[in-house]
Amino acid sequence: MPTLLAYAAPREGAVLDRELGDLDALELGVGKVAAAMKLSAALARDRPDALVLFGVCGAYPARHLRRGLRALGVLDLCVVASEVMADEGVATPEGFLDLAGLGLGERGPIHADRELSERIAAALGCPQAPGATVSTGAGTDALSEAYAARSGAVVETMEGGAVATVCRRFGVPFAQLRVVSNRTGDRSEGGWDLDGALVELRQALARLRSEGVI
Ligand SMILES: O=C(O)c1cccc(C(=O)CC[C@H]2O[C@@H](n3cnc4c(=O)[nH]cnc43)[C@H](O)[C@@H]2O)c1
Repeated sequence: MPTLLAYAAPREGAVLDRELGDLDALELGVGKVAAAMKLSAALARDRPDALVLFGVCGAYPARHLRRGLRALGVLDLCVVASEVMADEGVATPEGFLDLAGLGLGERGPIHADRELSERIAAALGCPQAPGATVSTGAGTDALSEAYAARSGAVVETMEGGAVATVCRRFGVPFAQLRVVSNRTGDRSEGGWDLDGALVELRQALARLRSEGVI
């Protein structure tokens, strides 16, 4: 089976219109549980050569990033090179304890397939960036600052780490293409442009298709 495309929300999948030809994709649902369940069931049936997750994401603003990282702006494209589970753990008065630190599970980073990620980034001329996966999106400055600091991520999604984990378990090479739809932090400052991000996403997929990457 060739490369399988996947997305979380129906609006992301809607970019695959007729002009993109016979590209087919799997709708996973929003969030880690929905995405992991749907993808596990699909990979138990069919084993694609690779899986490319595409969609929109939030970008941590520059003021929240770890030193040395470059912030992305709204409508920027990126390939997410690795994922950290940024809010799985326990909040304590002394700070956040992640699952790995508690000896209860994995935090990441979970790395995407390097070769596939490089091919996508080269075809689109876009950067690769570290990602954080969360169940509660960072819609306040306090949460955005905390997630960015503890994860070292540049972008935030609600499915990436779950999809990367499932692909690793099934031995399926995984890459993730995202377009920034908003900055994280206080929502009035987020510059949300979901429609514009979906236009960029469609153009990127068309380019990957025309260059034979997907
Ligand atoms: O919040 C809204 O008003 C809203 C309206 C329509 C659609 C959406 C989404 O689809 C956002 C969630 C979706 O996209 C990814 N995403 C986008 N921005 C972020 C973010 O800042 N933090 C985490 N995830 C984000 C996410 O993977 C979801 O699948 C929102």
